[in-house]
Amino acid sequence: MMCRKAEIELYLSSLGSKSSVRISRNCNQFSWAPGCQSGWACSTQDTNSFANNSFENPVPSRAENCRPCCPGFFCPRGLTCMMPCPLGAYCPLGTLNKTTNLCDPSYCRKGATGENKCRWKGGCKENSEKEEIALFGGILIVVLIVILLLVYNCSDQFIAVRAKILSKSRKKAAKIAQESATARKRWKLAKELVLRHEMEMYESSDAPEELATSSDGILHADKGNGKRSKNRRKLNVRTERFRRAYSQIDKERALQLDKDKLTLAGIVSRAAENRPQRPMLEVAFKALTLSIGKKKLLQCVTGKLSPGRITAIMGPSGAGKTTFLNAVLGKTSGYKKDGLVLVNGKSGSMQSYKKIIGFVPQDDIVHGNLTVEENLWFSGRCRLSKSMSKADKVLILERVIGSLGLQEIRNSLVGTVEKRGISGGQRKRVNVGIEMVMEPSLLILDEPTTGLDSASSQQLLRALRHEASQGVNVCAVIHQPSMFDDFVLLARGGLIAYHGPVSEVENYFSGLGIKVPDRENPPDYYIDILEGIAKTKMSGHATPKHLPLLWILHNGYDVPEDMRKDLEEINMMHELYTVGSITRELSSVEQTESKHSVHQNVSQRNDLLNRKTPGVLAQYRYYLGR
Ligand SMILES: Nc1ncnc2c1ncn2[C@@H]1O[C@H](COP(=O)(O)OP(=O)(O)OP(=O)(O)O)[C@@H](O)[C@H]1O
Repeated sequence: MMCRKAEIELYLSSLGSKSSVRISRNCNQFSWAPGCQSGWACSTQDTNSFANNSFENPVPSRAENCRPCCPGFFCPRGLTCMMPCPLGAYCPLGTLNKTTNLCDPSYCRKGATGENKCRWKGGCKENSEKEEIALFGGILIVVLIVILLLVYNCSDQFIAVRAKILSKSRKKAAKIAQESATARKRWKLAKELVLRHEMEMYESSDAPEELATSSDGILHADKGNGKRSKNRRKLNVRTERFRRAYSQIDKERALQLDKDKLTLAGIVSRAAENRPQRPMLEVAFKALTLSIGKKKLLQCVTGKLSPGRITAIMGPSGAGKTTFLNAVLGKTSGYKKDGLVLVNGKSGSMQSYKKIIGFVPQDDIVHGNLTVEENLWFSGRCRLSKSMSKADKVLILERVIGSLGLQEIRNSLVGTVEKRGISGGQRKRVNVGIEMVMEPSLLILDEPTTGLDSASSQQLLRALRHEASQGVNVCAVIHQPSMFDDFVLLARGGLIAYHGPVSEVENYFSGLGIKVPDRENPPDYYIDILEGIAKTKMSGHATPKHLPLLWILHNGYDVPEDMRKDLEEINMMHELYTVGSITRELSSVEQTESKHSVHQNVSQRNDLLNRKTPGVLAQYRYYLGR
């Protein structure tokens, strides 16, 4: 029997209320009609007794002719008339279990439009809406754990196989690049000899052995060319990338050798031809003072760090070297800052140049569970421009590996505290490499050579020198100065005692009456003087504690308030010190604002910020996909 309007309204009103499950007068706990709720319908004895949808006018008792609800219809709980099933519901023909006198439900998940079978090993409890999948879930978890364990244990083998394939590609590429270089050399030699032969009209019988080799060389070169192009056709993309990188590095080396042999004019013309590609970054300071509370960490720092030069920062422990580097990096939040920092002659935040600034902190920044090459490759991929081709990135990586001497350990795991990897010195070089592969314009290093043996530190410094030759502005806190262009000597309290070319430092101090004894390393001696360890007699009434003030006077900078009384102490005239080329060099910070060669190279800040690096998600993908 179909539900009437009043019954439907009664049903609908009961849906929202908490007492939606009502005891049916027809199918209640006490007197079950031969059927069961939902899925069963009966007819009423007296159709006229039904009136309206209120409980005062009760729903008529339906206890006769009970039949299963037709398929596609349902009989709501509390009522035993039928309503059409809503769209998406599954309403099969109800079956009566004669023993229990209840309807046996078939298992239907919520929202299902058909009867579902229980999953394998799943449980379908009576009257339950949800399937029991605890056992199934448990088995699934065990299977997943086994798979993870297998992946974990086999990943080493997988990585080793991949490294083997890579190394094979590299060797093949190196061999081809080598063959190519040899063929080039032979061709050149042969050409020179043939020309010489023609000029001197040698008789063929007297032709020197060289010539024979030369014509041979041409043949070989031709043969080699044929073989190489045949080989090249077979190269896969990876090997081809390595081959390109190696032959480019080879050419650069040859160019460097030629350059070493060239005259000054030749060098200048070559330099003009090979203008560095990287944007240049000059950082200048004017009366920069950093303080925390009343404590001054840096005072009246004036000077500049120039592109293409290496600046060594030295000074006693606690003098403020790291603070100085932080100022260069623009990490000055939390400090009270006075004075100016100019980038390429313009005042602005250093943070906006961070994509082209490399920083090697004192502590390690390597991933211990990656190999040396993976560390460098990961850094390069994340920090070089997205638009740069993979082949160019490989070239940069190979250059850095070559210049830091990391070829031997490129496939070694860097290692962690638990799992030992490469040595401390090698780790340090990897740290530097990680910053070098992002092709920075300004490279800042905090004690990069600490803990390195002399050979390794020489190699590292050579790599830095090479970076500087590309126009990079290199600035490093260092304990053993060598191969540097500029020198910053900091005294306690973050005061500058000297900032200028290394070549002039001894002249400057000897002008103050400080003579470096034989067998003493000048910078170490100056630090000892600042520390009061070495005793020296200075000109006039000055003592080592006056060195920062003397530097200020020497350059004609404004003497800060708190140093005025020292001025009286030393009782010296300003003019005594305001001489020398360093003055011209360093007091011209303002000039950088108007004209400097850097401006010709890069005039717009936007040019420097053009580098679009991959986003965090892409970086994570690179990390996982190593
Ligand atoms: N955030 C800070 N809060 C308080 N004091 C600071 C802070 N940063 C630096 N200093 C202080 O400034 C001084 C210089 O510290 P900095 O680390 O720059 O010295 P350093 O020359 O690099 O020393 P070292 O050679 O030993 O590494 C120290 O006395 C240090 O305690």
